[in-house]
Amino acid sequence: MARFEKVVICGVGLIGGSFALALKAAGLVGEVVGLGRRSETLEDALHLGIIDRIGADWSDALNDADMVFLGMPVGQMEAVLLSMVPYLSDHTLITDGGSTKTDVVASARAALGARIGQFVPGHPIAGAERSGPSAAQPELFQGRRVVLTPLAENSPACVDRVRVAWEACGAQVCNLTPERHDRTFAAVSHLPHLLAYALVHEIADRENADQLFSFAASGFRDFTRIASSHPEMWRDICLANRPALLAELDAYLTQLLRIRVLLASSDGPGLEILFDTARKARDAWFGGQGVTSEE
Ligand SMILES: NC(=O)c1ccc[n+]([C@@H]2O[C@H](COP(=O)([O-])OP(=O)(O)OC[C@H]3O[C@@H](n4cnc5c(N)ncnc54)[C@H](O)[C@@H]3O)[C@@H](O)[C@H]2O)c1
Ligand SMILES: O=C(O)C(=O)C[C@]1(C(=O)O)C=C[C@@H](O)C=C1
Repeated sequence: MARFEKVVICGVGLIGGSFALALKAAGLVGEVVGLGRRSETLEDALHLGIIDRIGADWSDALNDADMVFLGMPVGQMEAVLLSMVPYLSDHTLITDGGSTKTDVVASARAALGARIGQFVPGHPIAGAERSGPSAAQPELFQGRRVVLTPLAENSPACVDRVRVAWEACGAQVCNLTPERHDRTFAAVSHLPHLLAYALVHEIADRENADQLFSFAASGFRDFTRIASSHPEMWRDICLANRPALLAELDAYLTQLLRIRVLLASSDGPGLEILFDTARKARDAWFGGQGVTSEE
């Protein structure tokens, strides 16, 4: 397997840090250079052994770099790409881990111009509600999917190189178009985050919030875990995927109204059918993840 002698991670948090650690564990990388917004974060990443050194600037970091991984919130990507492009050489591959793809591809086209073929967009479907380098783990991507949304301008060799890197991290790679990607994740990732934030916010706003939280147990914990996720990251994702997310929100509101009608009319059989259908679908999905559900 061809090694990456020098990888630059710009945005060394949960995802960028885990990618670096996984590549290191696979023995696929020589030197990992970190760049970022805050020097304290980069110092942490250095002390945790995620990066081998902190890049002085783009010129230093990109010198002889084989690959650059963008691990910052999607709203930052265009500015970051614009700042790196003057120092980019022909052989350096760029990829990212952003949770939305249509906007990231548009940002990359605007910033990279004729160099767009060097950018292979990606998204690991693995993560956590924790952020920063201290949350990074080498096994985060083991057995998880990574979606690539290759561009017409990408050479098959570039796409293959990014696929190989993710496979070395233990991931299974598949391809989607950016539009299909964004519609899919609006439904199964972005909407759930919006709902978790909404529920916690609604409870927290009440006068007796402390008392309510004191009784909240595992059901509340499981439903709301992802409301502890990074607010800036989720602001950017929601705004970037606004049309698809609004459509999912409308579908969910329709479902809630349907449940409201069943409840208001004390329609026990109707509620039970709906719950049973949902439980079967959830169990089938969960079982397919290689985890057995509880009765
Ligand atoms: N958290 C998840 O579960 C998850 C999963 C898959 C993909 N993603 C995506 O991965 C990316 C990173 O998410 P994360 O969870 O690792 O976040 P994180 O907060 O752990 O890390 C982001 C890092 O980017 C840095 N950063 C922010 N702005 C920057 C800039 N302008 N230039 C350089 N560095 C900058 C931050 O300082 C931080 O170190 C996001 O695009 C997110 O959508 C997140
Ligand atoms: O496990 C979590 O905390 C996540 O939210 C991970 C999760 C998701 O499954 O929705 C979040 C955002 C991503 O872009 C990919 C994965």
